[in-house]
Amino acid sequence: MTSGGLELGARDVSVQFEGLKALSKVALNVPRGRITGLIGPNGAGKTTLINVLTGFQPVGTGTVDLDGEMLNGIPPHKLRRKGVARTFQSGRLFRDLPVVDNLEVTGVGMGQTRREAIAEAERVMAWLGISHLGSTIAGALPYTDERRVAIGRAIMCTPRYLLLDEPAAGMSEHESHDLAVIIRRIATELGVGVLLIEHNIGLVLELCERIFVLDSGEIIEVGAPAQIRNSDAVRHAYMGTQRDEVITAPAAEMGAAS
Ligand SMILES: Nc1ncnc2c1ncn2[C@@H]1O[C@H](COP(=O)(O)OP(=O)(O)OP(=O)(O)O)[C@@H](O)[C@H]1O
Repeated sequence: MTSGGLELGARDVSVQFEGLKALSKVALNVPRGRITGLIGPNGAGKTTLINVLTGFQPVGTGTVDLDGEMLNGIPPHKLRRKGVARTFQSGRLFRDLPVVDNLEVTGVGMGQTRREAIAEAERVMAWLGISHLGSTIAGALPYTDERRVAIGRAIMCTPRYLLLDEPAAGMSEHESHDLAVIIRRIATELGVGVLLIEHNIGLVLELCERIFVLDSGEIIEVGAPAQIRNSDAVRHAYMGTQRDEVITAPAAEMGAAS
């Protein structure tokens, strides 16, 4: 439950799409400076919940709170200015622009002058170790670099909260490890509250202090990694889905195959 403290939270949030209950009385909170996980099988409602928390999807019933302030009905760009940033499953970069301009545009959109935004973009790129990509046209970036730039854009002007929608999708184990280091630094060095949505359950178990599990629009489990790893309800939710390469791997990692 949300406590009105320094956290981003959903309280009793329900969303319906033409009769389909995508979210049903969902409660979730993301504390500042910590990494919280959100997992669940395909179609569980994870992206819908991120969309609700970032203003891209109107709340049906229930409330969304940011550090004690109710956010319902606030559009995405205003939420971004209030410190709620996100990445998308698709990078959504300006593909014809160099990387540095992609970051600069965000800074200007947040109210910085061009000069301030360029300086901030350079600072963020250096912090992430991607300064060498600054003049590369975004559309020419390899997939994993594109993901890093998307994170760079999201941490322009240091948000209070960052919601990452499947940031490790398509990454190798080595690349996922590098990503894990960055996500941890965002929480510990910048004090950002991170919500990590991932099908790579190993990454979520490694990084997150607390994990929420969604299934068919309902939170079926909340707990520390050890609790999630040993949860019959979670195992059942994953085993009940169709076999595919993403779901079977985490089920095995959770001990289902052992
Ligand atoms: N705009 C929409 N209109 C109608 N139905 C939608 C819409 N967006 C999502 N849904 C449905 O809502 C349910 C939840 O979808 P959502 O994308 O939030 O799940 P998810 O957990 O993010 O899935 P995945 O892991 O596959 O990305 C699904 O049944 C989906 O088909």
